Amino acid sequence: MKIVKFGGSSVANAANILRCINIVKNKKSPVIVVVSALGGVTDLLQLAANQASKKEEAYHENYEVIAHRHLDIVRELIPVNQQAGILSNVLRKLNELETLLQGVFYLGELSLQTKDVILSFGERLSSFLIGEVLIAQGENCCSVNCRELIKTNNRFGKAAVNFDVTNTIIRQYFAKNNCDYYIVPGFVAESEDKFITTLGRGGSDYTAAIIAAALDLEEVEIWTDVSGIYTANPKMVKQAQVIENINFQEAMELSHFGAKVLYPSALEPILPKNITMLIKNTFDPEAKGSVVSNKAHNEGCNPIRGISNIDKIALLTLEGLGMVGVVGIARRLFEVLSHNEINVIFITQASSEHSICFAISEGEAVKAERLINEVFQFEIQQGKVKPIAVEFDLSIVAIVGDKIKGHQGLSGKMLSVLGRNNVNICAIAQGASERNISVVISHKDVKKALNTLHEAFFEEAVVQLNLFVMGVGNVGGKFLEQIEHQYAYLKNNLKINVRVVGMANSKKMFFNEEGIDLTDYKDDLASGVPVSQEAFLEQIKVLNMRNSVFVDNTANTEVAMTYASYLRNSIAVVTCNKVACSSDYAYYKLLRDLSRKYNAPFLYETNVGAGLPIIDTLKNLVASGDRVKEIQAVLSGSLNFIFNNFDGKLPFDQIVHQAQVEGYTEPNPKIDLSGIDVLRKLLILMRESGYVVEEKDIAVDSFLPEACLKAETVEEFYQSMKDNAAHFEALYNKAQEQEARLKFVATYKDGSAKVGLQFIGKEHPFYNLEGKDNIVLFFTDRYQEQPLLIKGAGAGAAVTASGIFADVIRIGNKLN
Ligand SMILES: NC(=O)C1=CN([C@@H]2O[C@H](COP(=O)(O)OP(=O)(O)OC[C@H]3O[C@@H](n4cnc5c(N)ncnc54)[C@H](OP(=O)(O)O)[C@@H]3O)[C@@H](O)[C@H]2O)C=CC1
Ligand SMILES: N[C@@H](CC=O)C(=O)O
Repeated sequence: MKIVKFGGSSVANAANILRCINIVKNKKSPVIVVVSALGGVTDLLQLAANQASKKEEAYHENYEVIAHRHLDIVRELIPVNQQAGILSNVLRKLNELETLLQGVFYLGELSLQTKDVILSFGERLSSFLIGEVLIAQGENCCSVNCRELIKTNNRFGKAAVNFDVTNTIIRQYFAKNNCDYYIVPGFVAESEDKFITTLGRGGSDYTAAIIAAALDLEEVEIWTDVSGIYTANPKMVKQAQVIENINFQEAMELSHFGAKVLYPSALEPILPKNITMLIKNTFDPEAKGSVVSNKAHNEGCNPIRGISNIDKIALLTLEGLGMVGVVGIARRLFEVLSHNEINVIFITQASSEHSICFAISEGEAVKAERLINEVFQFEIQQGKVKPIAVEFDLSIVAIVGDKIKGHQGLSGKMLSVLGRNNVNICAIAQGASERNISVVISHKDVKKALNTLHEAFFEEAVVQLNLFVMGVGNVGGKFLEQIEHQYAYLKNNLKINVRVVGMANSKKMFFNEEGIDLTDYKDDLASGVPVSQEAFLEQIKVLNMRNSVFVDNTANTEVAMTYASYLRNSIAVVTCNKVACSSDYAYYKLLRDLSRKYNAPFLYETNVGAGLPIIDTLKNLVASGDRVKEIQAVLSGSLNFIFNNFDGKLPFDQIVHQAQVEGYTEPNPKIDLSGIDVLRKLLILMRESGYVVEEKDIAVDSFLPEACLKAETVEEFYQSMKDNAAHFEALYNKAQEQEARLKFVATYKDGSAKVGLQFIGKEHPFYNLEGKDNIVLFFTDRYQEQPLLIKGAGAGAAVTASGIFADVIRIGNKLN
């Protein structure tokens, strides 16, 4: 004999019922089939009953929906010539239900006893219909009256089973009947004084388990709408996997914490009898499912079996100095909750005994608050205890596994991954069984927390970075191209999964939670919504994704001023925009402090020397205790390119234009030619060396004529260079006369910093600096005679993009 149970979604409509029948008929008979009410019907019954008790006429509408759903199934699944008798039977039951609801409406009263009768109609109707469909298909099928089978006390709403009586009845019933299929309504039972009772949440699973245990069956199959017990809620965590084998204790912990696939009560009867429970998917019968048994052992090296969550939680804290050392406070607190049937889900008490903190379902919080304040009225008046504090909008997230016990470092890992992702923890508890570690967090963080924890405990190999890219021009565009090209390599070799979730230019912004297709992002961006810095940040906060990284590829000041807000939200910032690090020292310092405080990386390697590893090298020098005493550098790729290519033949403005077209200049080339870009870079190098300096501390010796410096637009700037062609020619000629080359040099020594054009002779190491190269020499305590030298391409979209990419990978590696 086999026993299978189908949940509400499995029998929600005619098509689903046929699936279930198909599954049942593929099994060797006899088969006991326990069924829930049609999906959603129990909720509708409950709603209609509540409405009726409040004298709300709307209960009629819900009753009508219930009636039609059942009558439709008769019409769809029973041949027309057999419908009459079945329809009249269903109508009789429906009339009975309607009369009861009417009674509740007139009396304006709904006792638990009446509610049980009303709710029982769900399973009584569904089981009757499914039995009739099988009979209509010619099967030898018995409709079992569950009230005769399961006997309980009369604790309406969640009756306790009298197993001695029930087991005997069940054994006798199945011994004397001889059907191929037995259709049993789940959830419904009967008290010894013959009143209808119900078995509480998950009652149909419980019915199946009671029968299986009474008959000593080997296995109970629970058919539902998911393929088993998952490592996390698959609706929240895409990467969640089915746990193929799990033991009862772990399954119980997971189900306590919201894995709604099975209910702990259902495990009680089968646990002592070593009966296995198989969870299967009605909509994917071929999927293996999960086997829950006493025998299942976690053979793998991962001590965590699953992560689960309960939403709609309120956290209540009773606090006061008057609680310390006083016996009976906890008893009084939990007694009042228990007397009022308020279920406590989570408790923690600090060893100081100064406060007790516990979580209950949100819907019961206001009632609990009132009751507790009444119980402690005297202590509250005396100032010994504060009125109970209630926090709403919370969830519990728990990691579960048998091997948590005795495995050090798991809670540390759990808390640190949550902390790294800005998930604030309101309370922590580790069950005495040491099978779970649970935290209470804000509901808005649940999805992020589940994904972060799942990544940390189940996908350790691959870390996902969610990028939000501001600026997709010259450098930004190349950056996206490189990500697209390297995506597979990063995933396979560095175990970093880089997804661009949001992007913007100066006009539009576009987001896709699943990751933007980078082969085709331009059309997506064009279809986006108007951009604003606030809206971009807000959307990132709403998405609230783990490992979020904001990448600034603009040259914009407004964008640079948003970094603090990102860091405060634990969102990492990677930028090639030099404005932030070269603005007021206070802002530069604030960003670095925020980065430390919120554990959010702030990386800007490309601020100096594009893709060259200058800042990182400097950071390492300083961190290892070296001291930078002198800097000599050529830090402008565009100026180096311009002076290397300007030979007096082509006009100067045309060479500048060529540098711009090649992607070496700033969006506004005046920033390069006026020396501001180099000033910014020197300022950043000095700050990174540990000097507290401002822009005004660096002297700029500009080689531009006054008219060029006054130009306000890019066009005016080009025109002014054209008008002053002779000025630039003269500079070139002077260099020729001195057999020198023009180099725009940045220097710092003995507290003095300056940038300006120099005539560099053949003997100087800068003389042969080709193309768009940069060079930087650091003279330090350790590099006294021979400076530390870094040299290479210092401008260009591709090298800059690769520098940004390197910063992003640094973040991924740190997380790995
Ligand atoms: N080129 C190089 O070699 C190096 C460049 N850098 C830095 O790279 C940065 C980008 O340079 P580059 O790519 O050449 O510049 P581009 O002008 O080509 O691109 C800038 C991008 O930023 C967008 N943008 C501008 N303002 C805003 C805003 N307020 N909000 C949103 N997006 C905005 C632009 O949008 P739209 O197209 O709509 O205007 C464009 O997508 C600069 O800060 C530069 O200093 C750093 C090292 C080397
Ligand atoms: N415009 C810059 C590019 C890098 O910062 C330069 O010319 O060096």
